[in-house]
Amino acid sequence: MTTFLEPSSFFQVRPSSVRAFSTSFRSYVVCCANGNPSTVVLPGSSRDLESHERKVVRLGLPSKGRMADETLSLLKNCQLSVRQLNPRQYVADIPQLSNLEVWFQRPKDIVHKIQSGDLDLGIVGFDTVCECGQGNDDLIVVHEALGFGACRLSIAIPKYGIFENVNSLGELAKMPQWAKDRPLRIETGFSYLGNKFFKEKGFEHVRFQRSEGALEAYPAMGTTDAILDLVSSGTTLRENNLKEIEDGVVLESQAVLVASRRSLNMRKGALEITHEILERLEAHLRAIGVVTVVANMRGNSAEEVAERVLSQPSLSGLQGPTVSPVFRSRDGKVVADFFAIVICVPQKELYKSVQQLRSIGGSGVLVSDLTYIFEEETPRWRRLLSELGL
Ligand SMILES: Nc1ncnc2c1ncn2[C@@H]1O[C@H](COP(=O)(O)OP(=O)(O)OP(=O)(O)O)[C@@H](O)[C@H]1O
Ligand SMILES: O=P(O)(O)OC[C@H]1O[C@H](OP(=O)(O)OP(=O)(O)O)[C@H](O)[C@@H]1O
Ligand SMILES: [Mg+2]
Repeated sequence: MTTFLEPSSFFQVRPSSVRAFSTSFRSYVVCCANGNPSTVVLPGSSRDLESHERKVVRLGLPSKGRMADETLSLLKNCQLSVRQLNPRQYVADIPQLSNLEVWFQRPKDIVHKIQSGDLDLGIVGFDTVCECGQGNDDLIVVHEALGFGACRLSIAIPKYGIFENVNSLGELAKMPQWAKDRPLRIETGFSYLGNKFFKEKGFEHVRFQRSEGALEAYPAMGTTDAILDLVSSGTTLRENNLKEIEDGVVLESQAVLVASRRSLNMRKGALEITHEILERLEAHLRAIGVVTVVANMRGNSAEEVAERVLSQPSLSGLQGPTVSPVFRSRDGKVVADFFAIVICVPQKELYKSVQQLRSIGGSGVLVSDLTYIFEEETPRWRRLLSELGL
């Protein structure tokens, strides 16, 4: 008999050798109250009797919320599409990466589960890593700029009433209203970071009140003086008659790839998988906004053409131009009096680059989008190895 049970509902557990339908689930033979043996299937976790033996590497991705879709599309753009048969299924895989499971979780839970050893890697906002990680040394940010989810954790106060002329943190601190028995009340879901910030700033009379969502409504309700929340466009603050203040940004955030130091050091395959994910992420992110420009140019030698190209400030490319001879047949002879040059330029500088190419004799200019730029070695990989002491 096979049953799914909450961990609290079984008594005596003896791991059986059977591995259930996924490497993430294990079956156990349990002795029930009536003395009969029964098989139960439990997700593998740090509470799992065999968690240290877990062979498969686990990546946590946001199950819902504003980051979920962008995380999946980033991975897809890195040719790491997540295969999820049904949106309500919380375990999935990435066919390109064998030995990896994807677990969909809420962002906060991803950080908690990396710390507890239930996950090895995750993609979440930097704000969540800092708030839920609380400086835990086991958490390592492997890639700190995944290019989406940009926001800031910022203090905001009402535009009206006693705050009308208050526009900076210094002015907020100097307000005569705050006292030991009447502290500045700040509503936030980020009380760890808030406490740390205000302590560092030497703010004395402050009290954090914990709430999760729609905090912008609280000052008008009169239950708080200020809020500390994420801001990106500023629309929510504006619509609720609130304003940010000078020096009031606690943290700048965007999506990051985070890992457990312990997993990278101990779990077989975790470091290799992290390397591959990192390389693909970097190659894709580096290529965003960069285009390849190919042009033909008359010249006597590759060196002479290269010199002409390098004389122009917007044409140096990633590592200088590639110059190759274009062979043509003329009067029965093979000649190379034309050269093809290939450079990569930022999209924003494209038109300037084309003008500069023309000014030195370039013609037939072709422009195409770049998909990936793989460097010899990713700088973040070096940094990670050194952080791990490898
Ligand atoms: N306004 C915003 N603009 C850009 N990114 C944001 C914004 N608000 C939040 N984020 C980023 O998205 C992440 C997830 O936010 P989201 O609101 O989806 O989940 P959550 O509020 O942390 O989780 P839950 O709703 O499950 O409690 C945040 O941690 C932050 O990094
Ligand atoms: O500056 P803006 O672009 O207006 O964005 C800011 C809002 O976005 C986030 O909330 P979210 O939409 O995630 O809702 P939530 O409170 O349910 O998490 C954040 O908590 C702010 O309320
Ligand atoms: Mg939110």
